[in-house]
Amino acid sequence: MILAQREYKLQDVIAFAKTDGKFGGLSNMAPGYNLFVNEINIQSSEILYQACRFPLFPHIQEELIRTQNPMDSKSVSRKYATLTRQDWDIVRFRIMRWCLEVKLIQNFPKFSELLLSTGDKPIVEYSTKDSLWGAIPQSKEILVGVNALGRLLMELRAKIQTGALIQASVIYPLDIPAFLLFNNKISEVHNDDYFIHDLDEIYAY
Ligand SMILES: Nc1nc(O)c(N)c(N[C@@H]2O[C@H](COP(=O)(O)O)[C@@H](O)[C@H]2O)n1
Repeated sequence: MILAQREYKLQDVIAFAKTDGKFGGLSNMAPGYNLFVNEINIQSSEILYQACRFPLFPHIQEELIRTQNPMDSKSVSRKYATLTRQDWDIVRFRIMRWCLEVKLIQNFPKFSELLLSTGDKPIVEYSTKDSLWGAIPQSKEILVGVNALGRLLMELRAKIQTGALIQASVIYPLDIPAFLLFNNKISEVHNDDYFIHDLDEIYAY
């Protein structure tokens, strides 16, 4: 991803800041978009993304997933920040794209409808402090930031619009070192995957 800042006119964009409201589901923090990866139930794309920071530390992944709360998972991540995978800055945008694709195919009717309802407008995560994943106000009318999340969401929207990603899709694991969940390689994700194991079961295997 190109990390160039962009400027957006607030009146021309679909901006989301919180998980409520018409476009709140675009946030990684939004409830109601459960994910299933390696048969593990993960409460939100934010928690999945944070779990991917710590592939060599299953106990951290467990703590993250057990929070069942994206903001709490960010606090857990901060606590263990020094254990973040060393190539995180290189791989994290690919990982976020993958998380969003998983969110889409496993919540296709709701999430695709939401994405398509944004039309062709720029999608922007409105933030007061994060100009990497979102864009921050420079004045009452102008937002400035890399808006990486908004750009990935627009990319996803385009894949739906062109039919490149449809409900029956499979999302393949990323070809990066140590793409692991609980010491297992992350496998293909399907739209009809479903929760089998709770966290107390996983260590029994
Ligand atoms: N609500 C909220 N608080 C923050 O402090 C944030 N940085 C964000 N942005 C979202 O956080 C995710 C990125 O996390 P990292 O900063 O890479 O750990 C991503 O989902 C952003 O949309 N939101």
